Amino acid sequence: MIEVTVRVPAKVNLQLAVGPLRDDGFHDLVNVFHAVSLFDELTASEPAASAETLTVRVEGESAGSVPTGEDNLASKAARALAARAGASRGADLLIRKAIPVAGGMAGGSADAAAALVACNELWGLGLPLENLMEIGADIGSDVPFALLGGTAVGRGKGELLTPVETGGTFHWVFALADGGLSTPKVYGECDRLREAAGEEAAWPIASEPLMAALHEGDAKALGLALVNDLQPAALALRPSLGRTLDAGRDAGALGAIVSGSGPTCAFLAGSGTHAAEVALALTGAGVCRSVVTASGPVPGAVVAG
Ligand SMILES: C[C@](O)(CO)[C@H](O)COP(=O)(O)OP(=O)(O)OC[C@H]1O[C@@H](n2ccc(N)nc2=O)[C@H](O)[C@@H]1O
Ligand SMILES: Nc1ncnc2c1ncn2[C@@H]1O[C@H](COP(=O)(O)OP(=O)(O)OP(=O)(O)O)[C@@H](O)[C@H]1O
Repeated sequence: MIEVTVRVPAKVNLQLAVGPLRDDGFHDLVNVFHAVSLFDELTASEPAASAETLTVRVEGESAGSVPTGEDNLASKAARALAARAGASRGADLLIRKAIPVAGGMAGGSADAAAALVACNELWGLGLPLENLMEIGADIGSDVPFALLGGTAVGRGKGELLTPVETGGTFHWVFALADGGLSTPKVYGECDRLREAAGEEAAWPIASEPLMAALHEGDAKALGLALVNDLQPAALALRPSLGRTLDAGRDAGALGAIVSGSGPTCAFLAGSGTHAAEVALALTGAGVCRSVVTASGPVPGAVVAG
């Protein structure tokens, strides 16, 4: 095998219930992940330099804000995989980025998942998905889901996944913002806001109306059930997102929510045509950097060639 290309989706969180802060610095969650058709692509090739070197190149509009050294999550994942295989292996990784960087759509985690799948194949390791998910969980809480895809409930820090059957395809519009939001800062702001309000974090539980809407493929009910406990924190750190959410609601979206830690905003539509209409209205409102439409659920990281 000389090179392997993997396609990996972005995610949106349909329910993000943030529970108490744990001793390890993570929060216990109920995290309903949904993979959408906005993809990064990663190609892993046999290294042009020595057999043990790992290099990263990034292409795409926002490539400049992605690290290419050892901090790159794809590089971290490839090194963790090599360590697990007990071998010192190299690869040249080329990432074509379409998922917004630090956008709350798990772009870095997606690339880590793609690197695990690509290098597992390139190096002929043959590790099963469960092993890749275990390695991925140490790289980032969202990595196991990027491997699994579809729709799934994540518990623990988001890595303990149970797949959810959905009764149809959902149509989405995403408003991409200028600049990103730091995930640890948004969780920290969530804790700060709760403390200031004298609120104790409740143990997170999955929303029954949300689960019923997913099973039935009922977009209207799903729109009403979307919930993100990080949204007040993201809005406190980036107040302009309030206008973006309002513009989507005014455009007739069935639901409007900050995606994960933000600043991307996600809007649910009733059909592909409705999504195009909401996208057009959002673009006209001038409340974001750009607008993309996508649908979900889609599979997780898969070899594309
Ligand atoms: C916001 C979400 O994207 C929703 O899916 C995830 O919870 C974050 O996942 P991620 O970007 O893969 O985050 P990680 O790299 O695992 O963690 C980054 C930081 O976010 C905070 N963090 C993350 C996950 C979690 N369950 N509780 C947390 O408090 C911690 O401060 C952690 O140090
Ligand atoms: N391959 C990568 N792609 C994007 N960012 C990366 C990558 N590797 C490392 N990073 C770093 O990680 C930070 C967070 O990136 P990422 O795009 O994963 O955020 P996010 O989408 O908000 O994550 P999440 O939704 O999982 O909280 C970036 O600011 C960047 O410095």
